[in-house]
Amino acid sequence: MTPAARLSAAIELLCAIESAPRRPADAVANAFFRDRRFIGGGDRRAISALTWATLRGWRRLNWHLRDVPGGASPRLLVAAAILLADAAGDVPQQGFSEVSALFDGSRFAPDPLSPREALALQSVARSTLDDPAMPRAIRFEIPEWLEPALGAQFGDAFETEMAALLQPAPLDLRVNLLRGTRDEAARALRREKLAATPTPLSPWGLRLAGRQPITAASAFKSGLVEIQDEGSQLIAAAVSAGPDMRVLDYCAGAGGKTLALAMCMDNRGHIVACDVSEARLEGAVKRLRRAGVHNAERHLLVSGDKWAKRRAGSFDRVLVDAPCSGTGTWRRNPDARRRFSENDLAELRVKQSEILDRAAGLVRPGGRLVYATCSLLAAENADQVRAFLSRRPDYTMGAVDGPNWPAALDGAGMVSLTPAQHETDGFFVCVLQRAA
Ligand SMILES: C[S@@+](CC[C@H](N)C(=O)[O-])C[C@H]1O[C@@H](n2cnc3c(N)ncnc32)[C@H](O)[C@@H]1O
Repeated sequence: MTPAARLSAAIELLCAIESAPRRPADAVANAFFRDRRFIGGGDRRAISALTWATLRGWRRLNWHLRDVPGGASPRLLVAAAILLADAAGDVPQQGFSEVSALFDGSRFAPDPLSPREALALQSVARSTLDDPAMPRAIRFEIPEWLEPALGAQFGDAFETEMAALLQPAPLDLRVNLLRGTRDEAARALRREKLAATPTPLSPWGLRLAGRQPITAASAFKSGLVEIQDEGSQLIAAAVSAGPDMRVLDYCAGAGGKTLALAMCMDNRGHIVACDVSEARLEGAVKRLRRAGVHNAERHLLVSGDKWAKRRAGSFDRVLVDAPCSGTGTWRRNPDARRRFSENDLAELRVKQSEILDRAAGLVRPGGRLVYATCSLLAAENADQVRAFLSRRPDYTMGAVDGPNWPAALDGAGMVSLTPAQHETDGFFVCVLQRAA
């Protein structure tokens, strides 16, 4: 595709994302590319990078274009994202004359800029994406209502933490030790010209430089590596699941952590992967097969189900990877910043405490309940844990440890991982120990 055709496709994709405001942008993008199989891998990555740069700078780009009558259109926003591209990002920055030349109206190119659009972009081209006159919530792309809570929580570290959350995330892989070692996986990737380096904290992690086509690699197809952020790998390590244990992954989704737990258990013992979403649990089937996991069964949780009652107090480890705001993954899902409301947070908090209470009954005396989120918000993390401990005197806070937990990380109580401090997505994890 020509650069103009890529630009045109990015504008089209942004329009599709905007017309489905409740749908995650990556789901819209997957459908968009599925319908356009003629778009090759390199073009697809360039189109996605441009669209994601626009989503990542959304509030700032709109701030720069605030005087455009009727508000900034997707084509202006995408053009502004190129003009103001960050040198460290994956979109090459271009000047006004280069960008306006792409809008030439030829076949597959966007229509020419109107005089008004050209004027707006010319003034943007003289700026930088961040501007000292921007209000803090715009500068850091966070909802206004959430800024006070985040400000109070992070204090002096607020700007560093929020700035790190604006950067594109690396692509991390977890090596599946059921299929081979980390060295073998790195070598297999290198043979396919994919450069990966060990992650600093997870013993199974490999980090890919830039955007590389991992799902086409044979190391991925054969189940030797799985895509998983290093922080998410550490949540699985915090469960300290061992061979021959009975382990429950209570909010298993499509099995990201189930796979890592099965590996920690050397494919022995028994894991039950539960969820309330049939579609998500179904998504685990292919992944479990690819990874060679055969100690896991899936169970769909439905209301009135006697399943949990029959298994009360029977699991050595129960992981609650709770449904949450996903604020810790805003590097990957910048569109989620706009969708997240106060009402969503209130509903999530109720759901999290209900899930914790249900899951707590499934842990055997002396066993462990591990509570985790990919949220940065105390309301979903420390506050939930404290409230739980006050409801359940048979539980105490344990240390986050285990054979795969990195010695470099203090696991003394509640552990928070952040992009600024750990170069992972934002995660929270806490071990709750049930009295014997
Ligand atoms: C953070 S996601 C889990 C991600 C998954 N553990 C992984 O590593 O890929 C949270 C999951 O909780 C599930 N969930 C929501 N409400 C639930 C409930 N009441 N009981 C169990 N799971 C629930 C959601 O369907 C979602 O799949």
